[in-house]
Amino acid sequence: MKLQGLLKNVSYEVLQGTDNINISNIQYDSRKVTEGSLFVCIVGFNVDGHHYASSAVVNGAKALLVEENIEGINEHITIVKVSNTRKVIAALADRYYNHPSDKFRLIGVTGTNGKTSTTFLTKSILEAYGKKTGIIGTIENRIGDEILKAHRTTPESLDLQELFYNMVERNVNDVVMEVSSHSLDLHRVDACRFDVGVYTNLTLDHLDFHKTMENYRDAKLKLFNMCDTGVINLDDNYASYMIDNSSCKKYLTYGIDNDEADLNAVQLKMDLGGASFKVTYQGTTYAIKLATPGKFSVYNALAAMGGCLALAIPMETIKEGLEKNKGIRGRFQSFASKKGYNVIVDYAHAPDGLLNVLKSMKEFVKGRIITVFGCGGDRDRSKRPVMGEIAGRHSDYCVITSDNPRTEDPLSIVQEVEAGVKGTNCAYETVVDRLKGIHTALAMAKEGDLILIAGKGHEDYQVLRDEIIHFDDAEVVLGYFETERI
Ligand SMILES: CC(=O)N[C@H]1[C@@H](OP(=O)(O)OP(=O)(O)OC[C@H]2O[C@@H](n3ccc(=O)[nH]c3=O)[C@H](O)[C@@H]2O)O[C@H](CO)[C@@H](O)[C@@H]1O[C@H](C)C(=O)N[C@@H](C)C(=O)N[C@H](CCC(=O)O)C(=O)O
Ligand SMILES: Nc1ncnc2c1ncn2[C@@H]1O[C@H](COP(=O)(O)OP(=O)(O)OP(=O)(O)O)[C@@H](O)[C@H]1O
Ligand SMILES: N[C@H](CCC[C@H](N)C(=O)O)C(=O)O
Ligand SMILES: [Mg+2]
Repeated sequence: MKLQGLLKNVSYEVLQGTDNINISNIQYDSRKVTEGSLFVCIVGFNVDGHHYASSAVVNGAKALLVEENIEGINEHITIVKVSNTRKVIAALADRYYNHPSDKFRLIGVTGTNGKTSTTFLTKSILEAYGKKTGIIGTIENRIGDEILKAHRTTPESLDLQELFYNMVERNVNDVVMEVSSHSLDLHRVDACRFDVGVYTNLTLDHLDFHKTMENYRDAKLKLFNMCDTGVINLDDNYASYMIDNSSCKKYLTYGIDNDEADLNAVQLKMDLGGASFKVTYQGTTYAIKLATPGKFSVYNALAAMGGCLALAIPMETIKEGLEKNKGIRGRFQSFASKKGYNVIVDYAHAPDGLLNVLKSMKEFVKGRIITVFGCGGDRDRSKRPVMGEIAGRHSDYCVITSDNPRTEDPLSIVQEVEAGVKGTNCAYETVVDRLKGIHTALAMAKEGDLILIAGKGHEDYQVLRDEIIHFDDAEVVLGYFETERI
């Protein structure tokens, strides 16, 4: 493809060589560069991609896209300068893959919690409607039934457009994707054409990256300046901010507490096996059953419902799709011990998520709530004591353990969480090793108790300082159950 053509509508300066050349592909990682590549230099959080320009040339790059002047590159290599390479790579990738997001309907879901759950519920509905569906998010990416590994919740723009392209090639009709605040801030979704944007909620998380709640909010807002219809949770504190500052042609609102919402859920009932509620739309009332309990699950169902209504899917099909969903891996996933207690494996890794799960458990627990959890390393530290306090206030016993410590000292993270639990009346202990932590909680469980193992949900690994090991909360629980005698 001609570099000139690729750069159409982009404002740029040729620093060296000519833009009248063919490039074979686009890369942002020098290690993936092949003969004839355009290498895009990105100023990163760890390293500066401009420093890898020479090694990209050694690997075969024919052209470089930069945002800073670089010296010492062979004069036969074309160097093109733009003001923001992250923005431009998104536009180039969209053009390189021939504008794939024009060729299917695209729903983007953003919010602190509930994105993965909402996308899976949406997928169930789209499939009940007979559509071949693509899904992009934390657990995995899917093209119809084909499962692809996801490295990130929202991929880099180049990888995202390539995935879209493969979805088009395989005749996908509709795509539902999680749109993380990081991706909105780092221009990963810049070139996407969203038919629908869904907003779940905004609560404390990711301040390591965004620094303030205002920045975090404004990152989420970006989605609602990129989509035709906005589906907004009217019960959320930031709902009116999102509506007032966005440019959607239409809005559909949902809520439980706010009965002015277009979709208002009432008569919520829950037990360990799931939730049920009623919702009225255009004069008809529908009774809906969900496989996952919790008020938060009803929000996610309403969010999925709103997104699908915006695509003109009938309510009868929406109900069918929601009811076909048998639960989502690591999202309030329950396991029954033959000793008469139950274990819930859940991905709550932020204060609001943890609070919601514990409140839901309180609605039907017969015995005690025992919570095993920790916080991830190299992530927002401010949430650690807050989550500690929430766990302490809403549990009868806590085992504070490790999540993914990454490069941090596991004991220090545990102590920061402990500071929050200490301020409550809850009895607790700290067990840094997660396997031992889970075993500790299971060993003390009695009939009627509910054990919550929070933070890692579907993850089948644990990121330690020097290695990534296999670790799966659900597997640990099932393994322990096999050793139990009645
Ligand atoms: C904060 C953030 O998102 N960082 C991402 C970002 O890193 P970075 O910009 O700092 O990149 P870098 O590692 O400094 O490298 C800069 C450039 O040099 C290039 N390079 C580097 C080394 C080399 O030998 N050659 C080379 O060309 C890199 O390819 C890159 O283009 O670009 C990297 C390359 O694509 C990503 O791996 C990295 O994600 C990190 C791993 C990450 O953990 N991101 C998380 C926070 C994230 O994005 N999370 C959200 C989910 C949040 C949620 O669900 O709530 C997500 O969407 O997944
Ligand atoms: N609508 C919601 N409101 C608050 N908490 C929720 C909601 N939905 C799910 N949760 C809680 O948050 C956890 C994560 O849910 P989910 O994976 O759907 O969110 P996510 O936004 O995709 O998270 P991530 O940012 O890690 O991708 C769940 O396991 C549950 O504890
Ligand atoms: N999307 C979240 C997931 C956190 C999951 C938790 N297990 C952790 O590792 O901190 C993040 O990257 O902050
Ligand atoms: Mg997710």
